[in-house]
Parts: sequence; structure tokens; C-alpha cells
Amino acid sequence: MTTDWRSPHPFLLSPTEMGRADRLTIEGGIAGIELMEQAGRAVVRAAVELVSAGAQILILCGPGNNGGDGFIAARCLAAMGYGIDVLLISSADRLKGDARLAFERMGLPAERIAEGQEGQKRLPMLLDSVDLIIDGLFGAGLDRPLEGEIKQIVDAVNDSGKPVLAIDLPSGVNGASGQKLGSAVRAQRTVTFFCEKPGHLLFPGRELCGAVVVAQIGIRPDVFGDIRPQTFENAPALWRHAWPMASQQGHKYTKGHAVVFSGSVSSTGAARLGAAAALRAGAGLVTLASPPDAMMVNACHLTAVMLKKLAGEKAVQDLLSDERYSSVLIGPGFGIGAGTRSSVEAILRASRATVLDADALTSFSETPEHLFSLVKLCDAPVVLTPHEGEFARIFPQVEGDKLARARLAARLSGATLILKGADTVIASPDGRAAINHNAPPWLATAGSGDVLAGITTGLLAQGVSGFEAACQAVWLHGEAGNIVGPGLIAEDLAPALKEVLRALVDKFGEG
Ligand SMILES: NC(=O)C1=CN([C@@H]2O[C@H](COP(=O)(O)OP(=O)(O)OC[C@H]3O[C@@H](n4cnc5c(N)ncnc54)[C@H](OP(=O)(O)O)[C@@H]3O)[C@@H](O)[C@H]2O)[C@@H](O)CC1
Ligand SMILES: Nc1ncnc2c1ncn2[C@@H]1O[C@H](COP(=O)(O)OP(=O)(O)O)[C@@H](O)[C@H]1O
Ligand SMILES: [K+]
Repeated sequence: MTTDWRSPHPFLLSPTEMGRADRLTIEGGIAGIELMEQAGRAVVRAAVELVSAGAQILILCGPGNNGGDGFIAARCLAAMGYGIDVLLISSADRLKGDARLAFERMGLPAERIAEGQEGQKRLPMLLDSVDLIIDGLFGAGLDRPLEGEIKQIVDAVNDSGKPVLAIDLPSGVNGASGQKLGSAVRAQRTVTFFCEKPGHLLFPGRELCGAVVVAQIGIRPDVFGDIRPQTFENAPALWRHAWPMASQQGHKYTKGHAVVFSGSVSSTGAARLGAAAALRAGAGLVTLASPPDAMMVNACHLTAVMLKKLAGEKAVQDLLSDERYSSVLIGPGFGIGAGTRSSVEAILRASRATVLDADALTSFSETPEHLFSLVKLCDAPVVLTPHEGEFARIFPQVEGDKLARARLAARLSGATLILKGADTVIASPDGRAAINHNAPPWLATAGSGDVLAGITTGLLAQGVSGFEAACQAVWLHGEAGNIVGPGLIAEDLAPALKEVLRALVDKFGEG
């Protein structure tokens, strides 16, 4: 299990917000060079874990403070007996502020420092003989694609196959989005400062970072109070307060009643996967609403999940006139077309907490605005769970990186969005967004998304609000995937939730 209980807070800071954290700290009386000293020393601690005593280390330094961290690391590692070469991509005359100070303090012999063109000439020879490369070219200040000679340096580093330790971010990775700008260093390990950035969790950045180490350099957590971050790591610390703890005196009706809509006779499995997951996620009761032709096949496969026949034009409306149904899932295996649109309309007009997945989304490809207006009529939370293909169908005009797209789509639609994938992003219409990172690749299997939709529905049934239910569900789904491991099929996920929930509830019970 990958549970990381250590995460004391769930915040992620964009490079701009991180710059603000640095500034607030400096205004609070800690000198910038002191932060840089701490950052450089954290790089040293990571480096010594990667090489043996006396190893040869090449430190690549850019023109800003990321390079400054590299100069500090160079001084400390040289003092510890490592063989250090520094390659500065610009001329030393152009260094400013703390980076200049760090360069002046470095104290390396001149022949171990190569600047500008000279550095480029020496690079192939240096790369041949090093045991480790430390990448201090660009961090938070990267603001355009790597080009020309700098791109050539990065490509040569990657082609060398030598291990790389990145300072803050692999150079070329945008810390706000995880996107690669032009070219990017591929690191084995990345040391970042204070807290992670979205670019450490979003692909391709996540892969380019290797293992990420977060080092504390003297920035106090109370800067979060000023910055008020709206981006989070999806971890229990984010949604623990909203966890639907079972009450000693509760009964099944206090845990909510979820209804899942089944497709017709040849496509009923997806809804059953969702229904079983909703029950396992803690809904007190789950009913599968089935078209008449699918009653027999559904009846043959259900035990704890109840079954109800749904027939006639007003069937959805009539069903939901029963106020005890507290959440609804529609979409998995439901079919695409006008019938689906009118069922979705009836559900949203009944103002029930709703998950719209798969066919319920695709059915609105031609009329997404109509869907959004229905979502806005609904007085209860609505969660949309598109994968990238479905997202492109209902949000064709929304472009940009994954985090920005999920945020914008949530705002446009008025719904909480689960934009699925290896780095699922959950976004709320109020601007909050969380990035998930516990999902293993074996979740990429037919029906896995139906289970996720079911878990979300089960949590909504218990009264959890939209964003928290979506975050909890995505995390539980990832943990269940880790427990099952390779060979996973969708049917394995709901049973695996037992172990996930036990660990979670035990942990929460401990306070
Ligand atoms: N602030 C603090 O107190 C602390 C900061 N810390 C450290 O500082 C890092 C942030 O430092 P930073 O803001 O100086 O930015 P950084 O990443 O070094 O790059 C900026 C330089 O790169 C240049 N440039 C950008 N893109 C380029 C491109 N594609 N191609 C070519 N050039 C490009 C840009 O040049 P210009 O745009 O001026 O031409 C500018 O000169 C942070 O990641 C952390 O490691 C820690 O020490 C803790 C304390
Ligand atoms: N490479 C991956 N790593 C981790 N999780 C993944 C990966 N690929 C897909 N997933 C997850 O698996 C689920 C697949 O959902 P979906 O695409 O709707 O499949 P289906 O329609 O077959 O149920 C989503 O929760 C998604 O986030
Ligand atoms: K870097």
C-alpha cells in the first residue's frame, strides 16, 4: 500500500506562489542567502545518497537562483572530498543577488569552473567521466522553452545516461503544469523546497522528476495563511474532515440510498460494477434501476444490491419522487442518445447528488451548454467523471494543461470534475483543485472507471459534498488498485476497498 500518512498538509504551490513564500520569509527576517544555503545543503544530502565517497560530480548552473543552489552544493561537496566541476551556462558577470554571492563563496579552483561557450566545449569530456550530474539550470524561474545551446546541453545530459539529481525541478519542466518546455532533463531524483509543486505530480513532469524529496529550508508553514493555496495533493489530510465516519447509532437509512441506472440487456455489467462499489463505499442501500428487458440478467447477478424495474416515460421522475434516494449514478453502459439526455434531465431536475459518467457525458457532445444549464439548476452536488476522450467531447473549447483545463471546465459546467488518467485532477467550480498520485497503471482496465463512479456515488449518498467525495473516491480507487496489484480486473476493486477502508478508519480513529 502506498499510503503516505506523513503529509502534514496537502498544499501544492505554483512557482509564482513559491516565490511569494520565499519573499514573505525574507521579509520576516531570514536572508535570501540563508534560504539558499539551506537549499544547497539539502541538495548535498540527496547527492551523497546517490554516489560513493570521492565520486566525480558535475554541477550545471543556470543564471538565476536555481544555479545559486548549485554553487552552494558545489562548495559543500568539494569540502567533503568529492571531485566537483561546475558548468555555468552564462557568464559569471551576469549573476545577480544571492546567486552572485553564492558563486563568490564557492571557492573552487578556476580550472574546475567552465563558463558559457567554454563550458559547452568541455561538456562531452565532463559527461564521460562523471558519476552524478546535478541539474541547477532552471527551477521556478523557467518562463520559456529551452532552445539552442541550452537545449543541446540538456539533450546531451539525457543521452549520457548518467544519473541526474535535479534541483527544485528538472530543467525544462514547468512547475505549474508539469509540461515540458522545449526539452527537459530526465532526473533520477529531485530535491524541492518547502512543499511540492503541481509539476512534480502531473505528467510528464512526474516521470521526469524521478523520486521527489521535499526539504525544509526555513520557510514557516504560516505563509500558507497569506497565500491561501487552491491546489492540493489528493491525500487524506485534504479531506479527512469530511470523511463520513459511521455513527454508533446509525442505521442503513442514515448512510444514504444510492440509485444506479442500468443499461439494456446487453450492457448491464458496468452499472453493476458501479452499484457494488457504491455499496462498498458505505452507502446504506443501493438500488439498481433496470429497464424491463434487463431485469432477468440483473436479477441473476445481484444479492445485496436491490433491483427495481424502470419503465415508461416518467419512470425516472416517479422513482426520484421518493426523497430517500440520496444519490444517483447514470452513464456506465447506459447508451448514447436522446433517451439518456432526458433521463439526465429528469435526474438533475430532481436535485439529487449525481454522478454523470461515460454515456451520460457523451450524450451531450452536441449540446454541452444544455448539460451545464441543467447542472446549474440542480441544488445538489454534481460530479462529472470524464476521461480525456469524453472531456474533449463536452469541453471542446477548453485548452491548456490538465490542471488548468479541469479548473476551467468545473467553472464552466458548475460541476465538480474528475478528469481521469494516471494523474487524475479533481476540480471544484469554486476554484479548488487536487492532483492524485496514488493510482497504479493496472487501473487502466475495462470497467475501472465504472467502479470509480460508483465509489463517488456511495460517498455522495452519505452526504459528503461534491469536491470532497470526488477526492476521497479517487484516492480510495487508487489504494484499492495498489492492493490488488498487477492482473487487476474491475471486479477486484470493490472487495479490495475493505482493506483500504479499514486502514483509513483505524488511522482516523487514532486521531
Ligand atoms: N527566491 C529565493 O529566495 C530562493 C530560491 N531558490 C531557488 O531559486 C530558484 C528560482 O530562482 P529564479 O527565480 O532566479 O529562477 P531560475 O529558475 O533560477 O531561472 C531564472 C533565470 O533563468 C532564465 N531563463 C528562464 N527560462 C529560460 C530559458 N528557457 N532559457 C534561457 N534562460 C531562461 C531567466 O533569464 P531571463 O528571463 O532573465 O533571460 C533567469 O535568469 C528555485 O527554483 C530554487 O531552486 C532557493 O534557493 C530557495 C530560496
Ligand atoms: N496509467 C494509469 N495509471 C493510473 N490510473 C489509470 C491509468 N490509466 C487509467 N487509469 C484510471 O483508470 C480508470 C479508467 O477509467 P475509464 O477510462 O473510464 O475506463 P472504463 O470506461 O473502462 O471504466 C480511471 O479512474 C483512470 O484514472
Ligand atoms: K533544475
